[in-house]
Amino acid sequence: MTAQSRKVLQVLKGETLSPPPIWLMRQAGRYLPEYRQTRAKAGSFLDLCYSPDMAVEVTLQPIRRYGFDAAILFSDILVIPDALKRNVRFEEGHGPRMDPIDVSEIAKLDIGPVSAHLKPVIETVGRLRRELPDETTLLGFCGAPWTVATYMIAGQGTPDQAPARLFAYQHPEMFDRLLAVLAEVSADYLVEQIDAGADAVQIFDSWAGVLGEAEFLRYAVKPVRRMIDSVRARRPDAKIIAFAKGAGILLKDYRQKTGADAIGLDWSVPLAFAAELQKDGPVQGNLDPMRVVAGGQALDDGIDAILQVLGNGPLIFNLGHGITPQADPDHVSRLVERVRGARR
Ligand SMILES: Cc1c2[nH]c(c1CCC(=O)O)Cc1[nH]c(c(CCC(=O)O)c1C)Cc1[nH]c(c(CCC(=O)O)c1C)Cc1[nH]c(c(C)c1CCC(=O)O)C2
Repeated sequence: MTAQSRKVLQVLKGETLSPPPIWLMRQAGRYLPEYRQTRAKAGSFLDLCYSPDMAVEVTLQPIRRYGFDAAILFSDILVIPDALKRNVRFEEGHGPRMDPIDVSEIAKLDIGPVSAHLKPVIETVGRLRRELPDETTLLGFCGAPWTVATYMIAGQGTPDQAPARLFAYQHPEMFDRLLAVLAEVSADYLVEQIDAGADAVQIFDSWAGVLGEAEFLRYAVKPVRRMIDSVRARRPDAKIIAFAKGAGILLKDYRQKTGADAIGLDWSVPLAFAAELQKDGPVQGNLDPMRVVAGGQALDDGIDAILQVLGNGPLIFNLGHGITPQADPDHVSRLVERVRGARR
């Protein structure tokens, strides 16, 4: 048995599988009691990300419980600003915090120590590939430059990333420069993940949906294209999923413009439009995470609609965004069984 049998990878190469392979964004997380148990032992959230023993354990937990077709490295997109010395911390009940960057600091960002700082994460990737079942695809990931920059500018999460949007209008050249730095270190980081054993990688642009049309091209598409070109210049066979959450109709040419193999779709993407996008290449998504919280008919109906419209083309079944802490683990079992056709 070899990588041939890794279903998520097969779909990324353009194959249609029935039933489609399935994994869930944030599949390792607080909705699982075993995660909460490991998390309680870890100290800070970043300690968990940088401890290969614990990071391997929490990555494997959802694979053991549900047999998902892909495991996603347990880490966070904000390890990149942490490696750039932005003093990242995760405060209980507040989400992520870091020192907000001002325009004069951008030229001084030092990318020198980034790779050494992220060594433990790369070690986790290597150990995961050795410990996972052969048929499980291993996904690495990082944040897209725009999304990571929004947190670096505001120093925290905000409802609509107004601070980063304003910064981009006031200092467009310096903002381009920040995105270029992030694209460079993130592409290097993805290459290291691939070399350590990641079968494919996903680029999370979770805040793409707050950008206007021109800004989407300049701040979301262009830096992601640059990253993908940089990865492929070194690893021509790299398989890449790009997820621009909330981008709506701007997803129309997103796959071609970025060069990604597949695109992730959030739950607001209409299925008829998703089917159009799927004619061009594999898609991943797009069940509303709230359907998993609700369970029952709401869950079944959402699953069936996706399978009916997208099931005859290259599809990786997923949620439209991360699973939330209040999701019932039994609802996730129901979801996996239904997608696999064991529960009709
Ligand atoms: C924007 C973003 C972040 N992190 C991530 C994104 C992009 C995807 C998305 O939009 O959700 C990506 C991410 N974060 C995490 C993973 C792990 C892998 C997986 O998907 O299972 C992944 C892929 C773990 C995590 N990252 C975080 C947790 C929860 C913290 C904890 O367990 O204490 C987990 C499991 C913390 C985090 N990290 C981030 C925020 C805003 C928060 C706080 C919100 C929250 O608490 O859910 C930044």
